[in-house]
Amino acid sequence: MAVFTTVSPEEASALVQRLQLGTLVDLRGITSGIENTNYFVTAEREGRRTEYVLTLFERLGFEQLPFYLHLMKHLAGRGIPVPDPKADASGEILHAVCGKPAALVDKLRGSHQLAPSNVHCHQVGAMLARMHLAGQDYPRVQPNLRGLPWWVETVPSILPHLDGAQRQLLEDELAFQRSHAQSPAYLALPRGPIHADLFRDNVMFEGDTLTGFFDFYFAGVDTFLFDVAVCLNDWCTDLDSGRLDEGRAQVFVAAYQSVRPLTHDEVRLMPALLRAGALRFWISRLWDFHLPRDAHMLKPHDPGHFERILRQRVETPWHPEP
Ligand SMILES: Nc1ncnc2c1ncn2[C@@H]1O[C@H](COP(=O)(O)OP(=O)(O)OP(=O)(O)O)[C@@H](O)[C@H]1O
Ligand SMILES: N[C@@H](CCO)C(=O)O
Repeated sequence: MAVFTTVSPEEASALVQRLQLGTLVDLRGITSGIENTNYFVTAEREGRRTEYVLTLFERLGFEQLPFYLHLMKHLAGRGIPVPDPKADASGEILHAVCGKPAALVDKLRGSHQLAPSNVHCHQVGAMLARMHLAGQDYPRVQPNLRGLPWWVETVPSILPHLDGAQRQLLEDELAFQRSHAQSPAYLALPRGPIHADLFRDNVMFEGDTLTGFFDFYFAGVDTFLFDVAVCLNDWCTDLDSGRLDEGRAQVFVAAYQSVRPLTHDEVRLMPALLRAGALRFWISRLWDFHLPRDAHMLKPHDPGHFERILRQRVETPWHPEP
């Protein structure tokens, strides 16, 4: 489960009061998720109950968090359905709970769509593009902290845990991505703040209607195409084989392009970015699996899933139809 740090009702209550949200009526640990401690918090003010999500950041520090929290506020202010971080009387949205950095945000309505069809992929694609456009005037800058430099730093600690074929694939792909990252076409790709982890479990739907994106704590400034690729590798991928579902992928990209058309080079570089998106999550899953923080509390995601996806993307390059 993902409650690394136990928050007492007294501590939660003090935060709710400091943020002038009324009085605490319920506090429930959330057992899913693998990065942070999360609680559902219910507060009552003037007879009305409102639900929030309290997150205690277990890996990220006070230096990195303002980028994510202010990005959420920026996007929420521009009508993108993302949780709005709550401020105290001085306007501060980054708090401290149990000595850890913490945020309290709106709880989004709805639930995850874990078996998405075209209708869901269409909405995520269009909203992703709206989010990219809305983020373009966001003034803060922080790189994607799970980008190429992190892959280069992390791979040596993972290699001893792999068999020969896996080692070969990981080393070859890292070499390919390092060289690709130097190419003029890659360096000229459109960039801005991206979510970078927009999987099925980070999006909410009510019925078939998208109600929001959350979990911005891997966001960073990177290529928009990387965000599209991360989504295609999850929303439009057959979970058993790792194959891209071309029908859903076309729908996703067409919906994205109805809001923000891809450039010629974005279409051309799609295969390399799909590989980059698969590599990123293969590395992080291997890292969580072989070098866990606390083995008793975590159920790491299966790294083999992204190994399969990476092999598929190398063998079968995919470009969207014009
Ligand atoms: N703003 C929100 N609104 C509604 N539900 C939320 C919200 N934030 C988190 N949740 C719920 O909490 C669960 C765990 O949150 P999350 O996925 O962010 O975990 P995490 O450990 O922080 O990140 P990761 O997804 O990287 O493991 C989600 O699956 C969702 O059910
Ligand atoms: N979305 C990630 C986990 C959290 O970042 C994965 O599926 O590996």
